[in-house]
Amino acid sequence: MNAVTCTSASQQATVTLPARPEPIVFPPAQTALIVVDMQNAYASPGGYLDLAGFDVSATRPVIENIAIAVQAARAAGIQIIWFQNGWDDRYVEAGDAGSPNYHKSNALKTMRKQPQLQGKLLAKGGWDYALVEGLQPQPDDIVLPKPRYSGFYHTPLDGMLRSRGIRHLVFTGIATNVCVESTLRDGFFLEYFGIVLEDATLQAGPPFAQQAAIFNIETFFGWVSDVTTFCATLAEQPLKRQA
Ligand SMILES: NC(=O)N/C=C\C(=O)O
Repeated sequence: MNAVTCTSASQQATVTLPARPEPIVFPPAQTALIVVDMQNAYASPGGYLDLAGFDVSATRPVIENIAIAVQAARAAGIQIIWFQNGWDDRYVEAGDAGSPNYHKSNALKTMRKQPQLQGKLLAKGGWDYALVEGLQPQPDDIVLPKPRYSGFYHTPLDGMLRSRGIRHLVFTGIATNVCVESTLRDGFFLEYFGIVLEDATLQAGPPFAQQAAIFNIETFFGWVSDVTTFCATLAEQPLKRQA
């Protein structure tokens, strides 16, 4: 099967990542690993998703796999970008009743049902908003807050990527079917090549939500690989010069 190659005028060192539906070639120096919303809200018992009734019992291996992927990516010169989803503690940034976010955000809905949680869920500065223990950014990483599901919406992500010549985005994080898929889809429309490491992601909702998101990405929007393959590719392949 032919690997997908994004060519550019400049010479770039590349690797070939085995992936579905076909291998994909990318230059580590012009690639970002994006860690989506690995906050207590999404990955810890007592966080927003848990309080809203979602099952968060399977997050531990995802946290561990992300840590492995981040370490391998950093060693290969891949830019690490961390997202944190949320708003100010008065939820002005979340939007009022004129915003669909006000009506659809399960965090906001949970707080309306349980007013004692007001100011706690996804509020900047709080425990729920913080990244989980074990996943902490390093000084050269980029940390971006985002106010909606897509990491491209109302953030400087696109400009930061373009100014660094980055066209390939490797996705990890929670939730596959919400913020990961939203960001990867928006990236597709902006001509970014999106790759998801499926065992470094987890859905919000039943297992079929993960399957559907992975199917959509593999079939329509990008490529799917896993952490072991990603690490082996970065470690084992000599960087090739691409004309
Ligand atoms: N990070 C996410 O995928 N978020 C999903 C749901 C939410 O933020 O309400």
